[in-house]
Amino acid sequence: MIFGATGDLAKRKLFPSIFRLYERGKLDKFAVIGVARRPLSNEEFQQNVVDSVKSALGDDKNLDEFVSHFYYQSLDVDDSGSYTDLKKLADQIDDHYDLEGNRIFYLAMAPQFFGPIALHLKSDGLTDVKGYKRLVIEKPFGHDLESAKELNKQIRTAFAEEEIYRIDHYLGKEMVRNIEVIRFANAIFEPLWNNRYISNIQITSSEVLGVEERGRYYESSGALRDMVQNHMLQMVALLAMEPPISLTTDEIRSEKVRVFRALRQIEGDEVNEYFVRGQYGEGTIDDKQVPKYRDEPMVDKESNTETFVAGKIMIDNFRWAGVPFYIRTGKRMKAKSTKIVVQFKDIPMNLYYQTEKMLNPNLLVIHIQPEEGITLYLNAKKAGGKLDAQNVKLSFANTGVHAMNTPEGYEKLIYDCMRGDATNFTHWDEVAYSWAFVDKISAVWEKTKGDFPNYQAGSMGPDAADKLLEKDGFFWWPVTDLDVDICK
Ligand SMILES: NC(=O)C1=CN([C@@H]2O[C@H](COP(=O)(O)OP(=O)(O)OC[C@H]3O[C@@H](n4cnc5c(N)ncnc54)[C@H](OP(=O)(O)O)[C@@H]3O)[C@@H](O)[C@H]2O)C=CC1
Ligand SMILES: O=C1O[C@H](COP(=O)(O)O)[C@@H](O)[C@H](O)[C@H]1O
Repeated sequence: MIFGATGDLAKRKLFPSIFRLYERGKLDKFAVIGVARRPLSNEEFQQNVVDSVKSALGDDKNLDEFVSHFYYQSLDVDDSGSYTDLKKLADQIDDHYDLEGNRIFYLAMAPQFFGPIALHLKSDGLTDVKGYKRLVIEKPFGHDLESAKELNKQIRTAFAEEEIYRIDHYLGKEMVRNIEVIRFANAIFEPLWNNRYISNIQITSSEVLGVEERGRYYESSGALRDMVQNHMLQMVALLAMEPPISLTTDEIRSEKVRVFRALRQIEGDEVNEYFVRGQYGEGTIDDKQVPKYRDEPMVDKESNTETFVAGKIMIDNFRWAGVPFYIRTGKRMKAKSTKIVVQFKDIPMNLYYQTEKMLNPNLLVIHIQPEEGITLYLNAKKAGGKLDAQNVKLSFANTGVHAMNTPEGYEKLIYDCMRGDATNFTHWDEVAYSWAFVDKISAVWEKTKGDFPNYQAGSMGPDAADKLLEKDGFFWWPVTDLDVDICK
């Protein structure tokens, strides 16, 4: 059951992902009940699904058989009567498709509805099934630690922790899942993956888009809650965690939680030393003039909401003591790109050409999107001539090899949920620790007015983000063209 089936997420991501699973033969016996407030017939709903699949996948196939599995039930979240109708429909469909009582409730709705829906599902008998019941929850999971605890309490009255699948769609991305494999399946990386050999790690997730139609939500969220609390910290955890004893959900989660426990807590005056916030002004992107954030729909003209965050995260444990993890994310930036750059320490001296200068450091770059792959930057001898060292790249492009098969993050996550694999969903402990970390930063930022706007749309963020690294002797590796020769 998809609650919020007439919404943007269902249309853009969920229906196309379900179709891809169907096409790949991953759905055998299945039915989908779309739930939302507006009245729709099954036929109208099925047409919406067809339109969404066609527009997302450009597929011209006949989708009649696929959409015949889709049903619609109009429901108002607070109206108990409509849950009774929903239960009746679900029970009939269960018999018709022989679904063995297995149910997934996907809440693609505004977060204030999560708690009430979960309570109704229990009190109105929808969770009384003879198979499994699972609850998939979209972000944001709360607004801060307190509200997240309250929400957790509500959903836990109807579902056990192992039945709750908190989506972080970055954990569905192919190359985010690959972090673990790159680290733990290669003898050349794991021995170097620590503070003796790594000087710093940079994670950038930049977007070209502004807030679009989501001004109301974004005003109460900002980049810190929208991206840092979840996606950015999850990537930090995957990069920093110890090798798990085995690849079970519990083992991986417990290693990630140990990273969250070791995060250096930044509070009070330290916040502006470790973190930088920004808000975009007007600018030009792709030759088009775009408005400043404060002129976006449903945004306060004096808004104090950050659309950009850069930060230095320290993990105070034996492996990572002294190694900064720099993160940055923002809207209306120069390029859409998510990249991780692992910068190794310089070798003790340069024996080759211009020996007074340092050689380029070795870098391992994990390209998460739009391109997918890894690049290792090494120094090697220039062909011919003297022993001059030059930068060489060893690249693997995932898209080149698997372009036709790389599934969307949502597709993988829905499939994981069907199989009962919660590894790539966030456990409550991870959510709680990351809110605790982020709350201390927002507490300071909410009290003081930012000097906004402080970066131009189409740039890479405010100057202060560059200074954050400069004061440690580093710089941000560019996201679009990494071939910077620092010897020059
Ligand atoms: N859109 C995106 O790209 C992303 C969204 N998310 C999260 O997914 C969730 C959904 O987002 P999105 O699809 O964009 O939201 P939309 O506003 O587009 O859709 C909201 C859905 O909720 C339904 N709804 C609203 N009020 C009620 C009510 N009282 N009773 C029953 N149904 C109701 C609407 O149905 P109707 O209009 O018929 O009432 C609609 O189907 C949010 O938690 C969001 O943060 C997360 C990541 C990305
Ligand atoms: O969760 C969110 O993520 C998107 C960015 O996701 P991506 O897969 O396109 O990198 C962001 O635009 C949105 O504000 C946020 O809610």
